[in-house]
Amino acid sequence: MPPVPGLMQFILASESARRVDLLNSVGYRFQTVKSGFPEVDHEGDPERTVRENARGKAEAVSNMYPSDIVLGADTVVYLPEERETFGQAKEPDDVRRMLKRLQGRAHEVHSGVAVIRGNRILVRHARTEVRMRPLPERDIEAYVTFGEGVGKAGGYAIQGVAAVFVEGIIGDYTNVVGLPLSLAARMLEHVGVGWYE
Ligand SMILES: Cc1cn([C@H]2C[C@H](O)[C@@H](COP(=O)(O)OP(=O)(O)OP(=O)(O)O)O2)c(=O)[nH]c1=O
Repeated sequence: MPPVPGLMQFILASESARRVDLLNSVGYRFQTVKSGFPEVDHEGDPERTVRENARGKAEAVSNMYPSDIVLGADTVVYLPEERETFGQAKEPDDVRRMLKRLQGRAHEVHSGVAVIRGNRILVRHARTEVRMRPLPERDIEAYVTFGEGVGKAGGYAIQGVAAVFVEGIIGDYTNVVGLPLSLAARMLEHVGVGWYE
């Protein structure tokens, strides 16, 4: 359903099923609008990357619906030793390549969140460390065939089958899935949107 003109609403500037599910799971009422924002990658600076992308997505939708409240988000996976950022896996080959790099070590997941209401723009960032167990070739191939990793940052979904690859995390789990809920809720509260309404 498109946003209704004349009535102030909360809009998620995303069609990501993960972000929709997370916000729904705690009771937010919102519409979704695809931003069409072309994502940037500042090599070696995941925080800057996700902040800028979250803001760009939110601004693009806010320009279409200036009287509504808009939230945008962006998630990347980062290997600090190599200063290497992994965006979404576009095809099975990306999933294979990314998992080979991530297995047997720890990496970081960074999400940016931007909230816009009129002239107010809030932009914040969350980081979670994820430790993946060593993965034999056959596990990686089985996961590639399973198909879940395409469309996910870093080529895996912690909320899916890839849970069996993750030994532990430090930080907010929902950040890894695509939207740090605790952070987003505090930001939304600042602009008058509550999860309980
Ligand atoms: C690491 C990880 C990422 N992801 C997902 C969340 C995000 O949807 C995706 C990262 O891509 P993004 O570019 O952040 O978002 P998107 O293109 O899916 O959606 P939009 O730009 O419309 O908001 O990876 C998981 O679902 N599970 C995981 O464990």
